[in-house]
Amino acid sequence: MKKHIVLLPGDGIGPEVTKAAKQVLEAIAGRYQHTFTFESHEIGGAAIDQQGTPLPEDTIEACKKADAIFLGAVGGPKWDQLPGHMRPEKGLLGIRKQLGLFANLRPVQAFQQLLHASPLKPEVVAGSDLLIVRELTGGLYFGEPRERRDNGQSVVDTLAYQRMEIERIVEKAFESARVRRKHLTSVDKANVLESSRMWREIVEEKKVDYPDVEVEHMLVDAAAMKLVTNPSSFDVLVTENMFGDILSDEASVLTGSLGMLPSASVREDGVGLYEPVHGSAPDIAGENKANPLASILSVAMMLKHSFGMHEEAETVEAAVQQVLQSRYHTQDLKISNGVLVSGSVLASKVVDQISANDTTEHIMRCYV
Ligand SMILES: NC(=O)C1=CN([C@@H]2O[C@H](COP(=O)(O)OP(=O)(O)OC[C@H]3O[C@@H](n4cnc5c(N)ncnc54)[C@H](O)[C@@H]3O)[C@@H](O)[C@H]2O)C=CC1
Ligand SMILES: CC(C)CC(=O)C(=O)O
Ligand SMILES: [Mg+2]
Repeated sequence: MKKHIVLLPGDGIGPEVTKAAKQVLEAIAGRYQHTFTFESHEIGGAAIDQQGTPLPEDTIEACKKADAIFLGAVGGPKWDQLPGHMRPEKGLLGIRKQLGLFANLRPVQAFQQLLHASPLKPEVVAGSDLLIVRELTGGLYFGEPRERRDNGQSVVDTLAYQRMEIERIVEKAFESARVRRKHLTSVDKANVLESSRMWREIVEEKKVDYPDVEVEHMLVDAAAMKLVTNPSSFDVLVTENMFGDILSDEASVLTGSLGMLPSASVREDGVGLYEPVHGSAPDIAGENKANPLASILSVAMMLKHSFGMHEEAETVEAAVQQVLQSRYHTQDLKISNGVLVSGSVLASKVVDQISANDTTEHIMRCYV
């Protein structure tokens, strides 16, 4: 199969983890005789520095033509003093909006090999396997007006949703629950926010179409608590943009590190932008310390969701498991008797594993 992939490395550790993602895609192409072509474009701070805008036209055009997009991360202290509309994060929000990527799928799985890497008790973490379905192109991050007023004495942000925006993300979550453990938790703040009350109404309306899925509503503050006390009680969570952003970083604690969480930002037709959940990590950027596994697992999501390559995706996931089994890890993961390696070495271990399996299978085929 031929696929064209646009890479948006971005800022901070973005280029390091994007390199790892590309190496894994190349290893998969080699093993399965696919042809993956790549094209890199600027976004975020790197684009501001080179082209004076966080989201240049050539980046948007290339993304529109791609079969899939991979994004590293954007932002960093270098650009913190810029006005809101010029910040690197606007590039990421802008590309999600321009491409209509309204659903952000964030699976959170506690790997058996990392149960002791979490600061939580292993018995709490064990068995955690949940999916956060986050609305991605509406809500507080996009609402207008947003501005300082009264000579800086007051300020406004807006949380606004169209009915259709809530309906489509809720449907996506029901569909996801249907192919998982058939349990959906809708997370809101309906005791305070009108937008949450409408959200709840829509979930109630939609559940009639999914009688096989059990639905519960939970206030976001209680959900935040339950995520770290009883995570295995969750299957699929669906929530608005900002709540999903915050809850997913919190949920990463279950996996041992924010550097373990992948994500897919998709729309109805399968086009997707794949991105680790973490940011540009300026505190470790350029030191080859970044954990590449969130990005590598995002590649697995790309193979599955955008290309329908299920076996290839499983090969990537199995390679990650095998590398963790061998106790290789980056500095963010606390593993006793582990083998501490750099980000690039960890990525090469995954690539070796994908290629080694290739050799083994090839040898077996020759004997057959
Ligand atoms: N998707 C994106 O591009 C995102 C961008 N950001 C931006 O990133 C910048 C930094 O934000 P922070 O709040 O520091 O969040 P962050 O996610 O970049 O980092 C939080 C902490 O997690 C660690 N960490 C993150 N990814 C890691 C990895 N792969 N391996 C090892 N450790 C990792 C960092 O070292 C840091 O201690 C800001 O400009 C922010 O706006 C933040 C979140 C998402
Ligand atoms: C620009 C931010 C909304 C990025 C972020 O924190 C995220 O998508 O998780
Ligand atoms: Mg975030």
